[in-house]
Amino acid sequence: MKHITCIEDLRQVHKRKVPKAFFDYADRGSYSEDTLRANVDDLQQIKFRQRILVDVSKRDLSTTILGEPAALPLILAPVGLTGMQYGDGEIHACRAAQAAGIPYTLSTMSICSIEDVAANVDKPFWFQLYVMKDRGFIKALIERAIAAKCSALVLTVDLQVIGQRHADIKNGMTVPPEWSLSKLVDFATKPAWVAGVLRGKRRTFGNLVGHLKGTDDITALGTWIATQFDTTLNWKDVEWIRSIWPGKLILKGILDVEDAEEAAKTGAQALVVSNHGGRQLDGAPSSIEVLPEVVDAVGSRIEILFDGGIRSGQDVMRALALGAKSCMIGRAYIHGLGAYGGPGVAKALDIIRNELSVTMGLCGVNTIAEIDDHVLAI
Ligand SMILES: Cc1cc2nc3c(=O)[nH]c(=O)nc-3n(C[C@H](O)[C@H](O)[C@H](O)COP(=O)(O)O)c2cc1C
Ligand SMILES: CCCCCCC(=O)C(=O)O
Repeated sequence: MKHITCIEDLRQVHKRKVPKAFFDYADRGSYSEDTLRANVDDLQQIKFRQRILVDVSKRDLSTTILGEPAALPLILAPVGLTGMQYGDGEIHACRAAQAAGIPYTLSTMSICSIEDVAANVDKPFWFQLYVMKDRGFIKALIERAIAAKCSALVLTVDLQVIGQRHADIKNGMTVPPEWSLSKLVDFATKPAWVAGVLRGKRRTFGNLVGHLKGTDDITALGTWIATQFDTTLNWKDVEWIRSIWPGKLILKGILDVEDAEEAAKTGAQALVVSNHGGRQLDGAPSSIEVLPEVVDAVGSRIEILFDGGIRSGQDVMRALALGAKSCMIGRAYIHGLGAYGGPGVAKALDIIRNELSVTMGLCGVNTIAEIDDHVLAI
């Protein structure tokens, strides 16, 4: 991997190695992809203030996330179907995160189940919850996360309905997957990927085994989600989840100050400023655009995490400078996983760690706690 120097390099290898339907599922966004592009572009437009002749020999990237020590201000975000990017992808990603000293979040829509991951990693991980119509199942899922000793519950609040991803429809991303000749040819040219996925523990949604409904007919992702996910979800349900989940609770998908105010009243320990990586409300502002106002409004009452568009350590520094306590990354690590499995995730984390360390040095700061808007040229 000597020739891999940035996340875009990992993305190019990911694109080459993984079937188009799964690469596009990871890489693309909803509708016109304006919000997806804005996430990346708005971050990149933020300029740093170069500072010179400061002793930066003792740079320390460690921090705390929800009160727990972390080696970096980073978290691996929940990503559905991770095990379709690379066989047992959830386990490989979780191990890489734990080796790097940061939290990993397992998606409800993962391929490996909560129990698969728990049995194959050393430390607790976070579990992300999607609320479906069958509340008995959701309660059981939360109980499984408790039994697996998950150390935080991330309740995603921005996907009651799914923003259409045109690429997924064109690629026949359905539940169960739709087969076509061109898909078979594409798979046939990726034998290493096929072998890896076949060696993996599962090829369906591991957490939903025994509960998959509405999959007798092939239905597009959006249609299937409409049959499963609960569109009635509201703040009262957050109270219900708070009452049955005894641990740390994080609300993911906040993009509005009024919603952030509500979130701060729920007893959740953190919220994630997020537009779901530009995969949901196309036309919504970029995450970085709304971060400062959310921090101003509720940052003293609830920990503010951030995601959307982070492709480098410079981007992490930008989000921290605007008030995020830590950042989640989605595609940046999924590109590493699709490219090289667990070592690819480790490589993505190395790249971001080194970029952040160098950026801190060139801005004249030694610790994460020192990063605020004085590092920006604004
Ligand atoms: C392929 C993919 C699948 C995702 N699946 C989930 C999911 O199951 N649950 C969730 O809360 N967020 C999901 N997300 C959103 C991420 O958790 C995160 O918010 C987003 O990726 C951040 O943007 P970034 O990819 O630009 O870093 C997914 C994102 C991607 C790219
Ligand atoms: C295949 C079902 C995907 C459910 C939603 C996962 C997600 O949050 C995303 O794709 O984004």
